[in-house]
Amino acid sequence: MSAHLRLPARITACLFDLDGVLTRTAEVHAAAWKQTFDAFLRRRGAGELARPFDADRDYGEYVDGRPRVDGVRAFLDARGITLPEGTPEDAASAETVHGLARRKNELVRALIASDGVKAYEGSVRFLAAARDAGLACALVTSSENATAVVDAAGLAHMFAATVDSTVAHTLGLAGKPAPDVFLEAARRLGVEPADAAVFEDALAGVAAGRAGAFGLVVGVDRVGRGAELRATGADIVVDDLAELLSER
Ligand SMILES: O=P(O)(O)OC[C@H]1O[C@@H](O)[C@H](O)[C@@H](O)[C@@H]1O
Repeated sequence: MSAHLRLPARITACLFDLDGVLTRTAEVHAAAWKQTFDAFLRRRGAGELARPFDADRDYGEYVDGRPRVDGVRAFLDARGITLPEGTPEDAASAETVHGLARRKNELVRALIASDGVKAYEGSVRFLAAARDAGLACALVTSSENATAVVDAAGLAHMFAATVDSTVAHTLGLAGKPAPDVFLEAARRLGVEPADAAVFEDALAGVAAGRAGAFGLVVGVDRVGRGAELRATGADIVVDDLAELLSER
């Protein structure tokens, strides 16, 4: 029995975010951000100054979906903290934007190495059905660890194009919530944005899909953020991509 895709007829391409949409790695990122920011905040003071990073609200609002250093800046800004930028060569112990970003990345890599990566079964089925139906599929992620994550999840062969943070840096593309990375993926697939569907669990990613005028923006709600995903511009919200499949 093949699966039928419940998508508008004009959609010929699917642009997938990675962490939280295809793989169970949003929670890995959230845990690494929390460990990094909480240690940093404790070093700076007590009381309100050291209020811990909220792995649900702060993660969703400031860091989820954005390139790593953009996430550091957005969260610090929300707490009224300014740090020197530093450089990408900074040590993980440096009290700079890049130092915090490096610390967080070391934690993410350690967690991925120790725990591995699991894909969402419904997402894997949807991806396979989309490819079987002849839709072009691309991976569009703010992560620099995307190659390692899709390899570990066994999904690397599924995509006709990949636009990750490394590609974005090379091309000088703005990160999500700007639409640039999704537009580049559509260009690489040879489709118009109006003919492509964006699949995103992050508010910044949904905003990027809306800003790019894509044909469909699907919010993927893993943590009870459906109303916010809708308010940010998702056309529809699903708990799992398998909801967009019907057997025939
Ligand atoms: O630190 P990385 O692997 O380059 O990823 C950057 C960001 O990538 C996004 O996909 C995640 O939602 C964020 O949590 C993460 O911080």
